[in-house]
Amino acid sequence: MPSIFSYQSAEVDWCEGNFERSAVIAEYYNTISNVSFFVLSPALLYLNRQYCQKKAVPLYFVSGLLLLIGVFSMYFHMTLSYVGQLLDELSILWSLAVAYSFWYPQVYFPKCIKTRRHFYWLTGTTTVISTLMSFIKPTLNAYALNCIAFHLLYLTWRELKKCNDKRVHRMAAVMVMWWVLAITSWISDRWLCWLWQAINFPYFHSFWHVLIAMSLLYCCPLVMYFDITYEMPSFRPKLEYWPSDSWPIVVPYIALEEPHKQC
Ligand SMILES: CCCCCCCC/C=C\CCCCCCCC(=O)N[C@@H](CO)[C@H](O)/C=C/CCCCCCCCCCCCC
Ligand SMILES: [Ca+2]
Ligand SMILES: [Zn+2]
Repeated sequence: MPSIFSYQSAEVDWCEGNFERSAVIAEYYNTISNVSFFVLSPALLYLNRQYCQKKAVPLYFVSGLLLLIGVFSMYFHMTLSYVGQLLDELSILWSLAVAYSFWYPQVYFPKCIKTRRHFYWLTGTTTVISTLMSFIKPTLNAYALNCIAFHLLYLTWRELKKCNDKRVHRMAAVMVMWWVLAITSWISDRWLCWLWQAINFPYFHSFWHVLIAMSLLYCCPLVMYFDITYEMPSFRPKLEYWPSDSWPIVVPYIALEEPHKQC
């Protein structure tokens, strides 16, 4: 019986051919494309340093967990092992749980939850139960995790209805565009592999890694923007672009201004 650590013991095998470019790395491009998470994490910390000075713990935690996702995803695609697959999926689950615990707006808490401390317990318990259930059929975990993006889309839509800052609407639109490209790549790699193999281009999962990191580069500042409007009423969040507004390729970040005006 193969060990849960052994090469190719995972339930899934992505479209890219195995051991084609290296004798030790099963899926070469799927492994190296995780470098996007090693860029994403310090970029979020550096660009949003004003927010980080006021609320260090959430951003340090989420950035650290995004790095961990990159490490585990690299290990998974390098080995295609069962342990690699579970580490990859569980690190995503726990990162989402931590991000929700810190940033989920209090106005959307279920009626029975009165404080953020109670909400920590709710997310904690749900995540522990989901962790245990994730061992039943690991292949389904990725589909379940992808569904969480629909909840994030719903929340974004609810928040945008209350916000008339055009720059915030534009940032949300760009985030959705990256996510649509990302999820299309993920689904194509899973469902249309025969087609990509026929044309000798089985690299859509590595595009997914880069594209989902791009959408998170927009998603995190958006979430911080709403967090400031709700939880730091003495500040006004201002959406800026690095290196400057006029450049063709820009990265959004949040700056803080006083005093606060209603969004
Ligand atoms: C109030 C809530 C704030 C939420 C903030 C968001 C914090 C994000 C935390 C983690 C998401 C990281 C996802 C990266 C996955 C990379 C690893 C990977 O590719 N794994 C695959 C196998 O190698 C696996 O099949 C993928 C599983 C699906 C993961 C789905 C994650 C949903 C992420 C939602 C992000 C949405 C951004 C835009 C929303 C419209
Ligand atoms: Ca493969
Ligand atoms: Zn992957």
